[in-house]
Amino acid sequence: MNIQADLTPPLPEGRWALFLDIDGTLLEHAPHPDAVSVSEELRVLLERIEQRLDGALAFITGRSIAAVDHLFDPLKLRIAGLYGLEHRLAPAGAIEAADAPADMAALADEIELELASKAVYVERKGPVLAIHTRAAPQLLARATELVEAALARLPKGYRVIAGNAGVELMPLEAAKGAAIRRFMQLDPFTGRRPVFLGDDTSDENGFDTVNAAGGISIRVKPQGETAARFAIEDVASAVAWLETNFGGPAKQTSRSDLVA
Ligand SMILES: O=P(O)(O)OC[C@H]1O[C@H](O[C@H]2O[C@H](CO)[C@@H](O)[C@H](O)[C@H]2O)[C@H](O)[C@@H](O)[C@@H]1O
Repeated sequence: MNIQADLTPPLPEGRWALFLDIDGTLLEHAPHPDAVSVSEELRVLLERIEQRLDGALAFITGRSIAAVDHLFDPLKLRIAGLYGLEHRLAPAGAIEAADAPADMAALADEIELELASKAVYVERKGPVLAIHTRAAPQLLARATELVEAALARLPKGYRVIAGNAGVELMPLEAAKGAAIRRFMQLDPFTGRRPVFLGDDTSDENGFDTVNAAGGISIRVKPQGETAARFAIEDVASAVAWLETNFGGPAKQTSRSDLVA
């Protein structure tokens, strides 16, 4: 683990660009992807942060943009969805979807049939497939075997990434780091210092990107190796940290918010 818990990030004096993962970072994990909800407080906080940063705030998530809009309704932010396969570069802008390298619908049906368990949720996200085994952890190994075997039937460049209590199958170009780089080339992000909060394996290349850009990488609830330079112990502390540094009157970050 590469955590510099003794180094307090120099917030909030700089001109920051803020990138936020959603599940496990802003929202506690729930038994099912549709079982999460967004509080009015969180919505209002994000709105305020968006204004304070002159718009330099984006969600970087594995969920589809449609799913996130539904969840945060009526709030619409800049966003990279499906790990960067989709973008909305302005809050009221159109959604840009990358060409789908493969349609996983048939594969999803087969895997669902093979696992034959109502406790497993197969989330169909177009070119990305997530197998959720939170309610059936004994099936995670089998689900992983099945998606790994499926690689041979997919276009070159598909890969398997460990999810939180599950596993996901996605094309190589689905990468949070690339999504962050894309935003950083655009107004109002350009020239700012990136900060990225995430909690998962799929967030690691976002941390690498932000580190390379001289930014601040923060892993929520780290449980092992991470490229993130800082850590925050849980979702509630992450939201409180955002509130302190970006959401209200400027305050100094407390060292106790950051844990190794
Ligand atoms: O990149 P993120 O915003 O963190 O999204 C990652 C995945 O999050 C969702 O799944 C996870 O959260 C669910 C709700 O807590 C939980 O039930 C599931 O076990 C987690 O893996 C979402 O459903 C996926 O599509 C995202 O890729």
